[in-house]
Amino acid sequence: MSEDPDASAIAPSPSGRLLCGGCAPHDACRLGVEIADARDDVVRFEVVCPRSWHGGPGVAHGGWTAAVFDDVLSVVALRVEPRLVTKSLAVSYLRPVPVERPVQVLARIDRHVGRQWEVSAEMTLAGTALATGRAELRTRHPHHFARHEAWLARQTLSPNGSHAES
Ligand SMILES: CCCCCCCCCCCC(=O)SCCNC(=O)CCNC(=O)[C@H](O)C(C)(C)COP(=O)(O)OP(=O)(O)OC[C@H]1O[C@@H](n2cnc3c(N)ncnc32)[C@H](O)[C@@H]1OP(=O)(O)O
Repeated sequence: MSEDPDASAIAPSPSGRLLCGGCAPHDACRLGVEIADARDDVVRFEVVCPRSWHGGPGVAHGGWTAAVFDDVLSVVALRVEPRLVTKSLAVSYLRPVPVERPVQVLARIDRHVGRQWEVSAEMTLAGTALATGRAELRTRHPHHFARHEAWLARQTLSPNGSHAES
C-alpha cells in the first residue's frame, strides 16, 4: 500500500534534528541551519551559509537567505502544529551575509488564529541585523497533497508543451 501523503509531517531525524524531506536522508540540514534553543513561541538558530551557496564573493546568495527564513519560520510553528505550509514569505536584505561564518536567527510566532499563523525572524551577526523575514503560514487542509495530486493528474500536456486542464 502506498504511503498516505497527507500523513506527511516533519519528525525528528535519527540525530534529533527537524529536517525537510530533502535533507532527512542526509540527517543534516544542507542549508546549515541548527536549532540552538527553543522556548515557548521563540526559537533561536545557529546558521552557517555553506560556501556552495555563495552569490557574490564570500557572501550568501539571496535565495539561500530566503530558504533559511522559510525553514526557521516554519520550525517555530511546527513545534505546535506539524502540518503547515508557507502561504507568503517576505525577506528584507539589510547587509550581505558572509559564508562560512556563524550567524544567529531568532524566530517567533506573532499571531495564531485557527489555520492562520503569522511568524517573523531576524538574522544577526554580532548583534547587527543582516536580514529579516516575515511569513504567513497555514495549517494544511486534511487532503492537501491528495488535492494537489488530483489537480496535477487533470493537467494534460498539449503538443506545444503548454499545460491545459482536461
Ligand atoms: C532546522 C531546519 C528545519 C527544517 C524543517 C523543515 C521545514 C520546511 C518547511 C517548508 C514550508 C514550505 O515551504 S511549504 C511549501 C510552499 N508552500 C506551498 O506549497 C503552499 C501552496 N499554496 C497552497 O496550497 C494554498 O494557496 C494555501 C493552502 C496556502 C491556501 O490557504 P488559504 O489562504 O487558507 O486559502 P484556501 O481557502 O485554503 O485555498 C485557496 C485556494 O487554493 C485552493 N487550494 C488550497 N489548497 C489546495 C491544494 N492542496 N491543492 C489544490 N488547490 C488548493 C483552494 O481550493 C482555493 O481555491 P479557490 O477557491 O480560490 O479556487
